[in-house]
Amino acid sequence: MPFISDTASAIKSRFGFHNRSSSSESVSLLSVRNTPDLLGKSAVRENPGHFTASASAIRSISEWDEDLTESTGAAPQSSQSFEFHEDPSFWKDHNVQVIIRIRPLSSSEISVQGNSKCIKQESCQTITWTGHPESRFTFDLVADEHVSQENLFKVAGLPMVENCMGGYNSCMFAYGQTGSGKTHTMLGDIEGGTRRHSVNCGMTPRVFEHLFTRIQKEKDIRKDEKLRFTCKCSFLEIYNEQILDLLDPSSTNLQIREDMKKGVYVENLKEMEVTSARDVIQLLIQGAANRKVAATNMNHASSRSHSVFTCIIESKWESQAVTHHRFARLNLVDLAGSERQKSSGAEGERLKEATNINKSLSTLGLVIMNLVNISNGKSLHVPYRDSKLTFLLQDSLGGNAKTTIIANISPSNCCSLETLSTLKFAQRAKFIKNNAVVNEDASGDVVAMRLQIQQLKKEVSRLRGLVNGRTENLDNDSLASSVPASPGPLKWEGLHGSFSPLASDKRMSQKKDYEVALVGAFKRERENEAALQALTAESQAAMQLAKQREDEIQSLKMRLRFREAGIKRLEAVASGKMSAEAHLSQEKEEYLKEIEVLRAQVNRNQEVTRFALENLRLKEEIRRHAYLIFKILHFAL
Ligand SMILES: Nc1ncnc2c1ncn2[C@@H]1O[C@H](COP(=O)(O)OP(=O)(O)OP(=O)(O)O)[C@@H](O)[C@H]1O
Repeated sequence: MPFISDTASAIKSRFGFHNRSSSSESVSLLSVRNTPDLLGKSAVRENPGHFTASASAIRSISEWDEDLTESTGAAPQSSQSFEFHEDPSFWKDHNVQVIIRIRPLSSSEISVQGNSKCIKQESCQTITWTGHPESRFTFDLVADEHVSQENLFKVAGLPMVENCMGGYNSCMFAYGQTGSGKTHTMLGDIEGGTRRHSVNCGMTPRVFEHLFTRIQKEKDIRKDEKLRFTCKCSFLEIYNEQILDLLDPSSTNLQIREDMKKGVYVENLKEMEVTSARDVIQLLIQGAANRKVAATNMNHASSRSHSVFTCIIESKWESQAVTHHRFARLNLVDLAGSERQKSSGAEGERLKEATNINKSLSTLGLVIMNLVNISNGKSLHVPYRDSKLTFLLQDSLGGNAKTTIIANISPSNCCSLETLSTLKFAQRAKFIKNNAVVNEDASGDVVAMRLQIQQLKKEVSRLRGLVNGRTENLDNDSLASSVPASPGPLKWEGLHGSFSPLASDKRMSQKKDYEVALVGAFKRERENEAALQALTAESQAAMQLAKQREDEIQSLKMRLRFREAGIKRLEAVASGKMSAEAHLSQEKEEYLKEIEVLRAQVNRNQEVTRFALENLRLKEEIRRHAYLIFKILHFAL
């Protein structure tokens, strides 16, 4: 894939790295070992790290094991492996999934603490922290160090793509101490481009490869509905509490805004339309090269920022003269690693970064804690706005999204306390209650709905006529045209067929039997069809009403946030941090926005409810009339 190697070498040369190989064997080794550069971590390559040889980012597990034997002379600690596969019905009843991923011991951990571990896995869902006091944790899934990138994708990534295709906002974020494997999980080795090229290619590239395959399949199957898709991606980082566009390095301090339609979004963030996994990988490479990375005591190539890769997937299709519009926001988040400042030995700029990272992670912890308390019936304020990270991810935390949290841990005794703290965080996160709804809008085309209602009215009056005493004039054609979807070419000679008194009794009774069977079959088919139509209409109306309720909730939430922001401003005015004029002008702006939100809601509600209900009523009437007709026909025989 020339574009990838071009970009790769561009990034490498930007950071001044060149392969110094002479033999063909070392060529392949070095080119592999340069891979972490693409994660934007190459700037610290020359710094000594705890992971021997910078290639650790791209090693397969067997390579890790070989390395352990090399560096310690000991055989790698054998550990029992547990099955790791998905529960296909999981997302039907859940909106939050928490997975623990244990990475292999690193050679530096082995050199400090040997093979001793602070955790013991008990099953594919339980893990015990073996410190004092021993604590047992249960999660949706625990992935041990043998779980490959491919396997993790199949279990966590595939269903997420399906959720997006179904119109659910979805979010996956990797949490864990610095060096625990978050970037490896979310991004991994992307030089190969897609999983076909590298076993260590991470979640994000695999997700997009699958997404575009699914989109193509869906388009092929639903050609008649003129199904179209658009996917737009953006890539940002939150560094020292400032939002920077990774696809536009000249951007500074971008602001988060809220909107009734878009939800929470970042103003002026570059959005790129993508049509293939290759496009996405190119953006990932471009963005990862701009990410802030530095050497710390814990990780020689530590991400110093939170990164959020977002894709808005929109689809449109037509069915029964109504245009349907579905969308889903997919957020893939690689958090900066939490670290204990004592063990990180950070100073200066690194210390400032660490303080900001820890502050936003502790706000994340507090948001989760309050959400858990709320789900236990307590009434609490959720401090989403206290950090850029939680403000941006508020839909994924307690809002309209299906969220997967991958908590990465190191098994080594050296990281015992950090591992315990991650396990505790993950356990709390399990109690978050999200309210994910399908983002679909079929009511936008009011004209088409009106047309459909007119047609339905005609149908109703024709059926009314048939029921009110005109059944004796029924002929094949009128039956075929009046009952929706009658099997046209089938000739039926039931009611008015000529029966010769001279025909044999046997033939007469046979014919009669066929007629009865045929009418019975007709009747059953029509009944099923009518029942199906009524159910479809009911579910459409229910979906519309649910969407309406969801919109109302969103607008209430937004108004609540406007109020919270107002209170904060008033506090700032009271403490002299803000002038009364500035407060009033912002207040006016927020009121105008609120009026806009309310106006949109009022307009939408009235029309949608009226049309949805009328549609439902008419369809029900058709069903009743169709049923009556067949009852009459049945008795006529
Ligand atoms: N499951 C795994 N298998 C093999 N190697 C791994 C695994 N997880 C992590 N590693 C390796 O461990 C090192 C640290 O991982 P990574 O950079 O992903 O950590 P991180 O959590 O993103 O750290 P930070 O928060 O400091 O950025 C990398 O060299 C990575 O390749």
